[in-house]
Amino acid sequence: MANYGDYQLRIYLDGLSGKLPELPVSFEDLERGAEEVMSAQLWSYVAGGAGDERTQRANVASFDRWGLMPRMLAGAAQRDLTADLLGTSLPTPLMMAPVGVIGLCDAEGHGDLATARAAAATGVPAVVSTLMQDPLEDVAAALGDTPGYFQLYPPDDRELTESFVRRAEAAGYAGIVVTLDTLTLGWRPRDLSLASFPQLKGLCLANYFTDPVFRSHLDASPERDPEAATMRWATTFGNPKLTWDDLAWLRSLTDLPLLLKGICDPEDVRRAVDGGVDGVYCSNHGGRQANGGLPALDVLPEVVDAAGDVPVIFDSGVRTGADVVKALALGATAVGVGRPYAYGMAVGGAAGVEHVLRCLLAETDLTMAIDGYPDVASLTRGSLREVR
Ligand SMILES: Cc1cc2nc3c(=O)[nH]c(=O)nc-3n(C[C@H](O)[C@H](O)[C@H](O)COP(=O)(O)O)c2cc1C
Ligand SMILES: O=C(O)C(=O)c1ccccc1
Repeated sequence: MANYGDYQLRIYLDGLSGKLPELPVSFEDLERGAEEVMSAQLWSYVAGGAGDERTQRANVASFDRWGLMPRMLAGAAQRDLTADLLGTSLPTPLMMAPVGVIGLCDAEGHGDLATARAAAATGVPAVVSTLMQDPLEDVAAALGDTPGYFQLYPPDDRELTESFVRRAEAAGYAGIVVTLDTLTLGWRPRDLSLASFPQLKGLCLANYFTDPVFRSHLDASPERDPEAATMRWATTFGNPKLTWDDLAWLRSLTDLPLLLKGICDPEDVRRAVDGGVDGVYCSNHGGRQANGGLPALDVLPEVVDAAGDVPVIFDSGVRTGADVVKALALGATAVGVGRPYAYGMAVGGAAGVEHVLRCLLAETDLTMAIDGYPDVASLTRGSLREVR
């Protein structure tokens, strides 16, 4: 069994020969380091959120309202962090959430491949975005034995949606995650102030530009006329007319596990489960879509209750290993991070992502060791108290 906490010892032992960590250890240092190296436009896009970013801040702050009850002498000398997600055994419950511009966060512009390499090195699965700099087939190949899940933005074109699903199946992804909270783009003042939106510059559109169905709608190939191809993307990306009536069709597209991302309302969980989904992904998109909403962590218990036996992935606001532990105690089967690994990519490419994941896992493991929780199952709502 891997001891994720050993990353701590490695850092201290390196210190004995005068070697300090080359990459930031705390989230604050990581964020600062990323801002220094990213362009103003990319920083605004990744760090920013919707409106005055209240929901984004509330996502992070909501973790402060819960405290873990420490249990002494509980026999947690060895921790088992394994988690089961839809029949796949994961080494830990940590996941990388889909980040549509991760391709650009890496200095060479191949951050999707670098993410897959970090996943392969750590065993931490990646949910990979529809918006990639490299095609989904190449990214799948770089994942090695680590499972990848394909995040689907269903375009306003059923044939193209089906083509994406077929390609994801053929490439070997372990499931399809359909994101529902971005059928319309949110109001993002930071990006608006810079009048900058990466995809409109033709970036991160590799999955569209390589798709036979997408290409068949173009007068000229994306290689010959990238602007026209980009404008075609802009007209098919949004899909605000999608409703629950379309779930049966989405379900019929694949035998792979199907998950819906952006679910916060327990009523929606019931619709999803009735519609035959295999998993629910509770998230408010890191506060990037609708401002003024509830912190995602606050709705997690209701989502978990409504989901019953159906697994719940959670993200939005996770910054530390202690946050991972709290989300697990509130019932998440797996816990995703978004911005933290995007910043890791900016400061150190694949090695930077690996470092961020190893720090998160070490802190998760050590928190469980110190507070007496030997495995994920031992973390329950009863492990938490509300901070007064
Ligand atoms: C720069 C950026 C791009 C994102 N792109 C996508 C995407 O393409 N698809 C998607 O489902 N979610 C996307 N998300 C949302 C993340 O999957 C995740 O829900 C969110 O980042 C979690 O919040 P956190 O950043 O506080 O960890 C994106 C998030 C960021 C920060
Ligand atoms: O920026 C995002 O969060 C995102 O997921 C996205 C991707 C493409 C178009 C609009 C939003």
